[in-house]
Amino acid sequence: MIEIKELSQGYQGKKVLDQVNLTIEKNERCALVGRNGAGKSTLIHTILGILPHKRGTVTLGGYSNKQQTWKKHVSYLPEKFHLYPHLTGEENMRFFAALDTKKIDENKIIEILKMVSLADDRKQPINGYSKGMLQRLGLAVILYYDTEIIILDEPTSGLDPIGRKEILKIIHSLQDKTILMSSHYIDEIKQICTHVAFLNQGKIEKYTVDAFLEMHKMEEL
Ligand SMILES: Nc1ncnc2c1ncn2[C@@H]1O[C@H](COP(=O)(O)OP(=O)(O)OP(=O)(O)O)[C@@H](O)[C@H]1O
Repeated sequence: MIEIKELSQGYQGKKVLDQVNLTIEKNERCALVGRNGAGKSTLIHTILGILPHKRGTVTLGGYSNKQQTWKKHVSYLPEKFHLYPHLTGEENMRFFAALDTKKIDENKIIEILKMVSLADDRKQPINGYSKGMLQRLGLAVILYYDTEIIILDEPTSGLDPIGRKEILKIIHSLQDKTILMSSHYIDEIKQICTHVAFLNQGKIEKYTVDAFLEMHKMEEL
C-alpha cells in the first residue's frame, strides 16, 4: 500500500533521510517514531509530495506520488489543521465534504459524526468545542473521504488522557484502513499499532510492535 524505496531528503545540504526503505502493507497500522528532529514530518511531507524529492520513489496504493492519481487513495490529518470556528461541526463537515464530491452525503456525515461521538454537538459552533472534540472533528473530515490510506501526524498531541483515549478508540476501529501515524507515545503504539517504523539517523527500521518494545524499553520516544 505504501512503498518507499531509496528515498533521500534534506534541507540546504543537510541530509535528513538517507536512502530510506519502508513498506507498509494493506491494513497495517504503522507508528512512525523517532526522536525530536529525526525527520518524521520531513518523511510525511515527502510522502505526500508537499516536499518534492529528487532521489528515490514513493508509491501510494500502487501510484507514484509524482502522479495525481494517488490523491484519491490517501487522506492526511496534519498535527495542526484549520477548521472554521464560526461554523458548526456539521457545517464544517459539509464544507470539507463539498471539496470532494458534488453531492454531499448527509447520512454519511451523520454516521461519521456518531462514530466520533460528536452527533449530539453537531449543531454547535466549533469555537465552543474542546481540543479533543476539534481533533475528533478533524478525524471525521478525513473519514468522510473514506480513503484506503490514512496518514496522521501526532493525532493525540496536546490532548488530555480522556481525549487521547477517545481518539485511539476511533483509530483502532479503522481495521480496514492502512495507517501511518507519527507518535511519541509508547502506550498508544502498544494499544493501536501493528508495526513500528523507527527513524534514526536518516535510516528506517521496521519492526512488529512486540519486537520494537523488546528492543526499546522506554516510556517516551
Ligand atoms: N524547513 C526546514 N528548513 C531547514 N531545516 C529543516 C526544515 N524543516 C525541518 N528541518 C530540520 O530537519 C530535521 C528533521 O525535522 P523534522 O521536523 O522532520 O523532525 P521530526 O522528527 O518531525 O521532529 P519532531 O518530533 O520535533 O516533530 C531537523 O533537524 C529540523 O531542524
